[in-house]
Amino acid sequence: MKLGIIGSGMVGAAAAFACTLRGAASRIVLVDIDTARARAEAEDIAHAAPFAGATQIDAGDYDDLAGSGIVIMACGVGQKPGETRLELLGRNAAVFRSVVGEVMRVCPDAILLVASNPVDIMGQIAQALSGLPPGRVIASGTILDTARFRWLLGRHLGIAPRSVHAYVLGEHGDSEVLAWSAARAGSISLQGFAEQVGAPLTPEVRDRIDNGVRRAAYTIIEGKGATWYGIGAGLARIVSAIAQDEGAVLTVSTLGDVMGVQDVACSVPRVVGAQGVTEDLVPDLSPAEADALRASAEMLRDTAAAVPV
Ligand SMILES: NC(=O)C1=CN([C@@H]2O[C@H](COP(=O)(O)OP(=O)(O)OC[C@H]3O[C@@H](n4cnc5c(N)ncnc54)[C@H](O)[C@@H]3O)[C@@H](O)[C@H]2O)C=CC1
Ligand SMILES: CC(=O)C(=O)O
Repeated sequence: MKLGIIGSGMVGAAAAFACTLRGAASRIVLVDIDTARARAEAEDIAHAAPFAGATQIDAGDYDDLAGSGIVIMACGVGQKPGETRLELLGRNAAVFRSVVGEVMRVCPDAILLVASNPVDIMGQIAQALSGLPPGRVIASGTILDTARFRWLLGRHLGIAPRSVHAYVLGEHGDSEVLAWSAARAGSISLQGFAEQVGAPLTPEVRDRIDNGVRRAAYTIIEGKGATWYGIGAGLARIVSAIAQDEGAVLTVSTLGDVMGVQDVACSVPRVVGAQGVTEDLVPDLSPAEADALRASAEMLRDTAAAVPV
């Protein structure tokens, strides 16, 4: 499958690198307004390809995207230290207004995979600009937050993050909701397993993990200016799910109804395959988690409604 990536900064390049190592795409084309950057990233990543597989990677312009099955949108600006994702909205919406039409002109049948922040609303804007069905415009949503949650839980419990079944829901941002009540270690309740291994989930432990997930981007941006490895791997995971028609359950964001809030883009676990998103699987939540998810969805709906497309 051919993959286009718009924006070959840290996130676009990390996604290309992760897809190359994973063998998620046979061909990758990097497009950036900074053509020298796109060329340099493509060449650097191409030098990794012989160690991994047969991915062909090039820089190009919009016409070179023809035939792409998926186009990742990683263009625009990122947060400065202390800045929220929502503060990027005006600047990145302007970038999408100049880019999405160009992508659709060349590959009208591609699935759009949005990474630029604030990612939920940017996904909604991409859907409106492209006119694609909602399930074919997928924002990475809380796929990264879910990975952070599983990693921290796995460390606390002494088990592999992949054996922790836990989800972060709602906004990829400050209002996100850690679904503690639906979390499982293997097939048993998280709380039960935590007690079994003598690592109880006390209020202090929960607060530490909540903070570690919710504040991760702020902490990393403070230290190195941006985050890219986690989201690069997450985007490659979504590309694989689509390219191989996996029907994988991933927390991604797409336009739909969540907790009675209509036409909102935010994350719940969803089935992802060759047609994009086909089903939602909203877990059973405690009343407090359900209220927090509804509030997150309402905030995103209201913020998105104020942005002209
Ligand atoms: N969804 C997620 O979980 C995450 C999202 N992000 C977001 O991803 C976005 C990209 O972040 P970085 O790669 O770190 O930023 P970056 O500044 O390194 O790269 C952005 C690239 O977009 C390009 N660009 C800007 N306007 C363009 C246009 N009109 N056409 C084509 N290319 C254009 C720039 O030249 C630059 O190379 C940001 O909005 C950031 O907040 C970052 C980390 C995680
Ligand atoms: C920057 C960002 O959105 C993240 O690392 O979560």
